[in-house]
Amino acid sequence: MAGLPSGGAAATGDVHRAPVTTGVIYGTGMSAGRPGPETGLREYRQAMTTSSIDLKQYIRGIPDFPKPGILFYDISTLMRNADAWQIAMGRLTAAVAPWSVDMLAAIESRGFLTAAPLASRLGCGLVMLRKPGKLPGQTISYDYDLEYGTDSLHIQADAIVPGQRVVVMDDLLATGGTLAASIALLRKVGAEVVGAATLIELRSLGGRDRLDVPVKTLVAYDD
Ligand SMILES: O=P(O)(O)OC[C@H]1O[C@H](OP(=O)(O)OP(=O)(O)O)[C@H](O)[C@@H]1O
Ligand SMILES: Nc1ncnc2[nH]cnc12
Repeated sequence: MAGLPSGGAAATGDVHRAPVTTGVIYGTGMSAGRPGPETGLREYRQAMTTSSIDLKQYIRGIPDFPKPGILFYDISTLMRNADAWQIAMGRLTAAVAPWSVDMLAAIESRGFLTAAPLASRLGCGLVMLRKPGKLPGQTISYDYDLEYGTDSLHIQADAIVPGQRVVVMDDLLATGGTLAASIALLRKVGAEVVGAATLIELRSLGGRDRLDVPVKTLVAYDD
């Protein structure tokens, strides 16, 4: 399928979507109701992606997880709300679409959640960047330093056709170490990395300064 404009989605995927019962968005900025006889699906999608709602209200901050002193930004609460998640994916699609992407690269594990719906909306391919021992067949790896110790990301050796335009995706940009390693790995297999995109950015950690590609994020926290 050809690339869809911002927020577009394959009709079959939406038509069979389970009805939303949480309804948090209604009365908080959404102007359209459920798709039905009086609101067409196209208008509904349009309203969802142009909505001015603040996605922060759906992201939960959990103190001291996974260790003391860390404020964990939990996207589970955003994903649980079908409308809020739809809006988030619509906005991310609009941000990434201008890069004319051949392939999205999804970072394990929460990056899978943002990249898969986007690849479907953009009509582009999807490849996984995984922790060691997860991908079958020949893989290429890249080792990188963590605060304590090292980690490694792998990609299937034949995942990228050299020169393909690739955008790397995750849920959150913190120090930028994971995205920097992902970009290095993608270049190792011949990708032209044209950008990186995440839902959340923790600005105070300066992660985007470590990256030598354009970065788009939807929601930023300064603390
Ligand atoms: O910018 P950085 O400092 O590198 O941090 C961001 C990374 O940390 C989190 O992943 P985590 O390692 O918690 O794995 P998960 O996605 O499997 O939960 C997050 O999903 C990013 O991948
Ligand atoms: N504060 C944070 N919340 C959620 N995921 C993270 N990954 C790295 N830092 C994080």
